[in-house]
Amino acid sequence: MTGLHADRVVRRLADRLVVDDVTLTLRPGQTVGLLGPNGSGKSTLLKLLAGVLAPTAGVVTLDGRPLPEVGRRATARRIATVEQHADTGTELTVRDVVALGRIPHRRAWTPPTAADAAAVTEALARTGLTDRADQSWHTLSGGERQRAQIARAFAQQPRELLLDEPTNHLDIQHQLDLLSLVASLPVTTVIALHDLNLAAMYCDRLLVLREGRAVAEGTPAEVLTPVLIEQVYGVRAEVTHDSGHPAIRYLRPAAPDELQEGVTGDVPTAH
Ligand SMILES: Nc1ncnc2c1ncn2[C@@H]1O[C@H](COP(=O)(O)OP(=O)(O)OP(=O)(O)O)[C@@H](O)[C@H]1O
Repeated sequence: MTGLHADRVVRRLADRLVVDDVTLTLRPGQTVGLLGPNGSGKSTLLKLLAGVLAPTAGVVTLDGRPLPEVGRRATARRIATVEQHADTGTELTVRDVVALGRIPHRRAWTPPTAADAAAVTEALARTGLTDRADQSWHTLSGGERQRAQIARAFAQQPRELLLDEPTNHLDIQHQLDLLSLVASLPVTTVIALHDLNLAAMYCDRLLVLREGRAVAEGTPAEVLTPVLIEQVYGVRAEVTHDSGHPAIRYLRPAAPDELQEGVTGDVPTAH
């Protein structure tokens, strides 16, 4: 089997199954959204897919071979990750941070090649950071840091890209730009998202986790139903399909006094 595949993976942490028997097959070039409430296991599943964490049971394979057999360096040439709170401790420029993405491709103790430089230049351009290349990382805004981490991942020229809530900190224009860019890349992408509307707009398929278990998998139209949203998030919503993909409108929960009125049957009337 080509590409990245998780087969019945389990991750146990302190007597809890944080990821519980999840299977995920990624078709080349697809963008797969990982959804689920806080603590449902999205980040942990991404770490299992990246080989950063080892599954307690089950296996993650790359082109049919288990990740430990593939090896760290070969895995790093294929799979790029962008974490939720990526940071860098030293005094680096934006270009330096993006160039970190080239490390898996470089031979030890050799200077960067023309191909390394070209990949960094292209990654900066695609993420709109060319003008910031020589700025110190520490002086960037939260959203610019996020884009710089994404540029680092692009510079890695991966075939698989794993992103953990990459739109955090971004203004709406940059959220849309980033997801358009990710969806247009010829790479297989798994992206943990909280925004169901953005997931519906940009993902080919969705996997929904609840308490570590996969509770739904399919196209956005198949997965994002009012029933699923209520079951998984405890939120009532209306879903329309006028724009070619599901559009979700959340319904306000009843305020405590409205609930009280509901209980007593004392429904207010319009005058
Ligand atoms: N090292 C750890 N030790 C114990 N529990 C952990 C550890 N790491 C994660 N967990 C727990 O595992 C569960 C899943 O965490 P995870 O970060 O994968 O969820 P998530 O779906 O990405 O959440 P969020 O949307 O809030 O980012 C959480 O309840 C978390 O507290």
